[in-house]
Amino acid sequence: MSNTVGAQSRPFQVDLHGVVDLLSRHIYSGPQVYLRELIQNGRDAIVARRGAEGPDAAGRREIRIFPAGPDNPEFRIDDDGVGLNADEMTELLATVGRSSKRDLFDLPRQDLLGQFGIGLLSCFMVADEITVVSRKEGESAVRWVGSASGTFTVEVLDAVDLPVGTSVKLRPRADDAELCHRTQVTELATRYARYLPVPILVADGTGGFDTINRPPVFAVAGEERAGRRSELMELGTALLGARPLDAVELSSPATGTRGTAFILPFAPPPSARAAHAVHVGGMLVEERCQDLLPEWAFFARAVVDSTGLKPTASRESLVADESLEATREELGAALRAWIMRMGTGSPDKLAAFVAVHHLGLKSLVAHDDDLASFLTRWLSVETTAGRMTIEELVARGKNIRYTDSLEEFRQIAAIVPAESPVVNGGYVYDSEIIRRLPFLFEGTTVEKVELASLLDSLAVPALAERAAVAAFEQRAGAVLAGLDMQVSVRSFAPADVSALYLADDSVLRGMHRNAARRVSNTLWNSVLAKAEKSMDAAAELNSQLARATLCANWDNPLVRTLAQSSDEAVFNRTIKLLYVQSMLAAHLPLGPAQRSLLTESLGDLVQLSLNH
Ligand SMILES: Nc1ncnc2c1ncn2[C@@H]1O[C@H](COP(=O)(O)OP(=O)(O)OP(=O)(O)O)[C@@H](O)[C@H]1O
Repeated sequence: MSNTVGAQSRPFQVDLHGVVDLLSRHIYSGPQVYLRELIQNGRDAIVARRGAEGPDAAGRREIRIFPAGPDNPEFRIDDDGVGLNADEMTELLATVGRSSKRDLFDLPRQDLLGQFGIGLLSCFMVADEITVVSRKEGESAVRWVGSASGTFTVEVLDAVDLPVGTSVKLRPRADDAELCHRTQVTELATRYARYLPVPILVADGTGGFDTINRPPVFAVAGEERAGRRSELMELGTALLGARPLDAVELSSPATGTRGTAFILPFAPPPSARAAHAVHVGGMLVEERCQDLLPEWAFFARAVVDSTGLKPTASRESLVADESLEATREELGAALRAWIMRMGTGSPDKLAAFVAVHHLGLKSLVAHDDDLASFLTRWLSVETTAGRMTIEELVARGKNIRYTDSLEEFRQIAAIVPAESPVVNGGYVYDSEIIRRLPFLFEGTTVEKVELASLLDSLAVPALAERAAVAAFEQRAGAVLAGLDMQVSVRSFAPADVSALYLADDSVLRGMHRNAARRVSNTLWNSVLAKAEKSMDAAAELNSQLARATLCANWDNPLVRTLAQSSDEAVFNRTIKLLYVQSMLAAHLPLGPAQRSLLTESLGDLVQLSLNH
């Protein structure tokens, strides 16, 4: 569609009511932004004046705010900026979308915050009339009065002697009056503009002023930063509600972004979303920005100030453009470098970091090759030789053995030699991470420990003992037959382990289902029965260990003594006790049958010893 009619081009007609409605409903988050827009205009005008006057100009350039109050219906904001003349007022303040800060002030675009030419209109969200009085160096003062109805007047005030600068006055509507009162004005100015490099004073109502500016300590760099560490940590503590583990310097020279990432001293809940504070030119743009750091940096909250990131027209979020992407990458690189530095220079600090965030870090490493390559070595896993980092584990031996489940790990934990530990892969993400080790550490292989093959690999007692062993297996098997256990005898270290309880996953699932059945209702029981049927069929096919096995240790003195015992009563009770003891060692839950077995066997043994 063409917008030219005949040879003559005609201007668009703008309905101010419609524009203000659009601003308030769809662009700005609420009427409170009027103050941010006014402060920003004052700041741009001061920057422009400083630019024109040069760095040596005398005189303080500041923004003074006079809030409305119960006895004072008028809100006013003054700035010592460059000011406007009558022509500029007519053109700039009355034309929606006309922002000629660059042409007018002759400054590079990134030095100015305003750019869309709509900011002043936000004042119509709190007042029906805006009065701007301004004077430019060497020119007469001018008054512009704009009304929400869409009309405006400009008047030259020849006789009035005003300092250079601009003064904007509003009479807030009753509904929005609070937003222009001192408490809210101070709160909003602090939130939006405390880090602005221009003094902002709020009149306290008694002739004095409160200054709301704070030094942007989070953006301090180099040596000065080290000297202000305690201030920085204080800021982080206020932000997180707890003292950060560390404060990491962030910098992206390409977009003039500087700041700090505070490392969370607690694991954020899985539902929590990143919330980074972004300032542009000292002015708050976003308090809960999610795109500033890479998604993986869930453990950090950043506060930055930038000259090159671009706010959207609402000034409440950032444009998702290439600058933001490049910044995100650079800031991510700073966090990676921090992790590396901690790893080599402050292992204790890194250990504390990994301890707090281990689950989140593991979830990252399990799915992200890039992160895995630099983070994995610092993570720790549980092994049969105690908890250790992946780096320590790989240093111990190139063949990493692991179990897929916690139950399997507990069953074998007692007999694994310390020099070749087995990793417990039963915790979330651990077996995934272990399986990736060959891709991350050259020459590393991984091997899943299968219970059935473990049993096969345990030494069979010497040939000369076979008859005694077979007799033991048969007698003990008969004792435990009713418990669906089979008995095997092997020789293994350490000798003080009398017996191992070995069951594969299908057996364990069966045990858990039985436990569930005892406490559940009939409907659920029939579901379990069906599930059991199909699972058992599969287990039958797959498993070498169809039943759980009590693996007695022929090197254990108690087992040897027992094998020689002809007292069936003692043999019977002791085998039952070994069975319960092996279950306890494997951290398996005892059912009512095992509990009564334990009590009865102990009681009987005591009785037998008394009778002798
Ligand atoms: N305090 C002031 N001193 C000098 N000039 C001003 C002042 N306030 C506004 N202006 C002029 O009026 C123009 C329009 O201001 P307005 O706030 O509507 O938009 P902007 O600041 O340019 O852009 P944005 O919509 O992004 O805030 C500005 O471009 C500026 O030239």
